[in-house]
Amino acid sequence: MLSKTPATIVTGFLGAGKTTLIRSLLERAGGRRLALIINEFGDVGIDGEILRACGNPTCTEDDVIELANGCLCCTVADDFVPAIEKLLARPQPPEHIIIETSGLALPKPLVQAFHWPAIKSRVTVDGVVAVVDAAAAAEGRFAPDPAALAAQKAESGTVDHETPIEEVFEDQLLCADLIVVNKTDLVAAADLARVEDLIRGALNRDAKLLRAANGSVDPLVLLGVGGAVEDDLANRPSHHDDEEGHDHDDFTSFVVELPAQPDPAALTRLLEEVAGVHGVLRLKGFIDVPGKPMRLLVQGVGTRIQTHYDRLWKPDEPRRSRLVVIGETGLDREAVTRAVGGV
Ligand SMILES: Nc1nc2c(ncn2[C@@H]2O[C@H](COP(=O)(O)OP(=O)(O)OP(=O)(O)O)[C@@H](O)[C@H]2O)c(=O)[nH]1
Repeated sequence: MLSKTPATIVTGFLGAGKTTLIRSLLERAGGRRLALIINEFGDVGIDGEILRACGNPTCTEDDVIELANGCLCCTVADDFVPAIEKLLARPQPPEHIIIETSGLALPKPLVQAFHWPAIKSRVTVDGVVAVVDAAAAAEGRFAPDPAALAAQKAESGTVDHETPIEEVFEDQLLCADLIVVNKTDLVAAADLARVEDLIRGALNRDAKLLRAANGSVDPLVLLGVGGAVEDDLANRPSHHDDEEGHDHDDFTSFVVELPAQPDPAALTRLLEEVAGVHGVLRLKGFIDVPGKPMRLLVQGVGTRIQTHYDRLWKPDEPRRSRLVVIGETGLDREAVTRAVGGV
């Protein structure tokens, strides 16, 4: 019998560092033939662009398949299974497949997809890796502080139900074999320990925790879990186990088209402010800075905005400035568009 091709699912909330981790992995793949399937929330395929721009010889155009704008687990038959089949049919099929889910995806239904007859006999899920933004977790973005919960209970006798963000975060942890506690450079040691306690408190079984900055994790550890996860779903509870499918009503995304930006520092300050005022969860896109031959990559996670020039504009490429904005449902599209100077 032919051995199955291993696949690793990389999950983690919006902006946790999944693409950064995969990029670091590609740089250290040691000649191993990897293929990537990337699924994003939002219309513009930014992650695929970032990975292609890394100029890594182990990562050619053909090695990256983008399944944009959709929930992978809901488009299994139409998108996901054909993507896997396409990879396996290549003259040089990949030795390992990496799947980056969107930051809002529930990983469990995706693992379930590996029971589809077309792929079950040929691919196995080696492991589910959950990336956690340690700084955001330390700020209490994914789980309320236990002390605050106790105070709430003492005062009102009840505790608020979990928010959609908390549910997604927990679902991702509960499905994981390996949890990468990322962005350790942004948190103090005591906060990091607190975040790890919070993660362990959410788990129902042993999962390995690894600390990382910029997603730098030993590829042998990341790709060598050896899990056959598709056969271990019973141990991975989800908030949505009792539901037929799931809805996508909790989060929203839209694209804002901007004029060219002569002053990136001013744009960064503006985006920080707008993200804070409107509760934007994630911002990403490319900006045209007049006079600069390179495009400016803008990355926002909460109110933390980072920019850098990632590659030259191609001669035939329109120099457009576009940002994908993601937030909870109710995020005021018009107000955000106006506030950032969108057209
Ligand atoms: N300081 C710091 N920044 C990081 C680290 N890892 C990632 N980032 C930054 O965090 C931002 C988001 O990183 P991504 O790798 O795009 O996150 P992601 O999980 O792929 O995001 P989505 O796909 O949108 O959910 C980028 O600006 C990264 O440069 C880290 O360890 N430390």
